Amino acid sequence: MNQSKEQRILNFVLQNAVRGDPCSVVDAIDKYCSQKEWAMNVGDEKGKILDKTVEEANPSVALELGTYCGYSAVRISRLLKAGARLLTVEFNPEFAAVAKQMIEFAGVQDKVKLLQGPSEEIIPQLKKKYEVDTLDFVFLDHWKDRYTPDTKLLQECNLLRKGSILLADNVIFPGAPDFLNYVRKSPHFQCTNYPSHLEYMQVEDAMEKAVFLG
Ligand SMILES: Cn1cnc(CNC(=O)c2cc(-c3ccc(F)cc3)cc(O)c2O)c1
Ligand SMILES: [Mg+2]
Repeated sequence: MNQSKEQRILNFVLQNAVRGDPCSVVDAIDKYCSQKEWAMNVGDEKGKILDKTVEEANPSVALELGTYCGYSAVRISRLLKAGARLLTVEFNPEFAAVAKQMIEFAGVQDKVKLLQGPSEEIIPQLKKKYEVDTLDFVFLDHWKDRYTPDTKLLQECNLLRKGSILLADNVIFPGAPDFLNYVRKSPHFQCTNYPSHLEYMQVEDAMEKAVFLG
């Protein structure tokens, strides 16, 4: 049974990165996906915007929607303070299996909890089943048509507090027009756009930061 692209990415990391070194894992994925096979990791250019936003948020509890191979889970968790944690949600079981190994190889498994399932099912469980009070930071990088319903769900479940920071990938390409509309029109969010490029390509993309105002 031949390997998936995601398994090839993982194998490249296992062969070329340093176990327990998150930066070497991030660099190896970027090297493979820019030189060998494109993949939908947030990448290094948008990854630097992600880094800055995580540092600004300095979260105790962070949520990621859309784990994929674990690139941004490793990227985010390497910046977390002692005792802080990242919950990351992936719908696709094959992707989740690769991400689990990626996270363990990077040595960040104690900071990251990988939840496999649909975001609309997992979000309402965060308080009771995963002992979340409120979320300090949320990275949206899953199905683009889920950004808006899941943002509304986070609000309905009282998972956001004054100052919670949402950061959304791909608001230009593939695009999340309804999400941009929703957060920019809402009196509950203060929005900032960060122009960038699609990972490993020269195609225009952007990230949107939306700070919850309460
Ligand atoms: C299958 N699946 C599991 N999770 C997801 C959610 N992510 C995306 O859909 C996604 C897609 C693209 C992209 C795809 C095709 C193309 F031509 C250009 C860009 C880029 C991204 O950064 C993404 O996050 C999709
Ligand atoms: Mg993306």
